[in-house]
Amino acid sequence: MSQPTPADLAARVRDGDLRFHELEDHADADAAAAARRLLVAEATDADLDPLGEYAFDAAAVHGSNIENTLGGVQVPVGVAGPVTVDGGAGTAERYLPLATTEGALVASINRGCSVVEDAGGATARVTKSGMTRAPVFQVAGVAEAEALVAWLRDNVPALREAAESTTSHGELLDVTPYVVGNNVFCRFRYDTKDAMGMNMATIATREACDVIEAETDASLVALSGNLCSDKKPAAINAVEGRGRSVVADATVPRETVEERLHTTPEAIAEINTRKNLVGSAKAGALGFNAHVANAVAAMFLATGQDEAQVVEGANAITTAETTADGDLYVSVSLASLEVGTVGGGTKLPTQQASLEILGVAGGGDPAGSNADALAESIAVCALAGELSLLAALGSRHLSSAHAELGR
Ligand SMILES: CC(C)(COP(=O)([O-])OP(=O)([O-])OC[C@H]1O[C@@H](n2cnc3c(N)ncnc32)[C@H](O)[C@@H]1OP(=O)([O-])[O-])[C@@H](O)C(=O)NCCC(=O)NCCSC(=O)C[C@@](C)(O)CC(=O)[O-]
Ligand SMILES: NC(=O)C1=CN([C@@H]2O[C@H](COP(=O)(O)OP(=O)(O)OC[C@H]3O[C@@H](n4cnc5c(N)ncnc54)[C@H](OP(=O)(O)O)[C@@H]3O)[C@@H](O)[C@H]2O)C=CC1
Repeated sequence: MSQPTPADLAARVRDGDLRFHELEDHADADAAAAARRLLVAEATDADLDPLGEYAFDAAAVHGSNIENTLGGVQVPVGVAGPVTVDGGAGTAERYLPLATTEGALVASINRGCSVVEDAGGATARVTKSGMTRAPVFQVAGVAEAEALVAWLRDNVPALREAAESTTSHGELLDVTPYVVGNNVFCRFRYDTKDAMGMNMATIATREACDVIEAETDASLVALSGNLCSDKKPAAINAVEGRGRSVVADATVPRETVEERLHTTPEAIAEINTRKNLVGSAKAGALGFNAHVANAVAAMFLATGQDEAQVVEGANAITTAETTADGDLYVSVSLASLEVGTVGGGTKLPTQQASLEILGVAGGGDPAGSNADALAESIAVCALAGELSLLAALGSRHLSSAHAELGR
């Protein structure tokens, strides 16, 4: 049987014969997307032809990455580096792929990378790892809440057995209860290996919740109770971590700071204190940094991460100080970087290509090492960005750089 054309499909939607979101059941995915573009263009007068230029397989993304596919958005990708990352997941010279439309950003991170490279590279380590999901249960009152907390303490093996029955990779690390009146939040934390793990943790926690409801008087109100805390600014992630907590640092010789960054270690340290620490404190910020979100967002987009989790990824503190030898020590600590090299958007071809640039596509050996290496690369990218922007503020080049490269 011949495939219906996009025009046929669009006509059948107009006639009420087909539903807009079920076109893939009646035609191939590219034709379905083209039919939607016709219908939306008709309704809005927008020119949707550019959305029809995409490099992924529409059938592969339908139902696992997107619904009501219209097409694709293109974001330019640049590259910074190479920069040597001495990481817990291995030492390598890495090029950093960055998807952005902010002029001067790649130039800045590239400058930071070249300065860090001149200084011998950066060190990075994942210091804590675990994806969380925190369902909220209702109990009768405080006495029952305390009983549930005690039950949880004694029954982690049963919860682990239930949760891990849903995954061959995920491991339940711990369950931390928080009581608020007659609400008990159980923060489940998993080692999700190379997956960012939010689907994995959610599916596993659902299974564990059945055990809690069967064995106690608690009643599940919501599988996510917001103490997880996913895609919202939250102090719990800054303190306890979520995904990977990762730290990167470098020591840059004074001459390099002066010659390549046109400023001094003292000026960078002072700007960091007054801007990133004092300014952020006064602003009531969670992130005590200059623009870690820039590095995180650009690498997230390039490598197929969940872009909404830039919220947690920007939860970072930058430090800068002059060493006893008069050089510059600079560090960035990202408390909650949620990344994966399998699952989600990582399987799309352009995103795969970026993961391949970094040498971390797919599952690692051992499992989890590729996601660790990705986290360490993003942390070094953020370090390079912080160093370059702090320097630009020190040399008073921020506005001229953006006037030249950013408009
Ligand atoms: C623009 C620079 C780098 C010039 O900096 P420069 O030192 O005058 O440049 P240069 O021509 O001497 O080159 C130095 C190095 O920079 C790199 N570089 C230089 N140009 C390019 C380029 N076109 N493409 C790629 N790489 C470039 C490259 O590594 C080069 O080394 P080389 O390879 O020549 O040996 C500098 O002025 C700079 O970094 N400015 C800061 C810009 C910045 O960081 N913007 C971040 C975004 S701002 C924002 O979004 C957040 C904000 C600011 O609101 C947050 C806050 O409140 O703080
Ligand atoms: N459900 C939710 O509430 C939320 C979902 N998301 C979305 O979740 C998706 C990410 O979830 P995530 O669980 O990471 O991905 P997926 O749901 O895509 O699952 C990835 C699967 O890959 C398998 N796998 C194969 N090799 C490995 C390996 N080396 N390490 C780990 N797992 C491996 C695992 O299977 P197995 O488990 O069988 O071992 C794992 O469950 C994104 O699309 C994101 O946007 C985001 C926020 C909330």
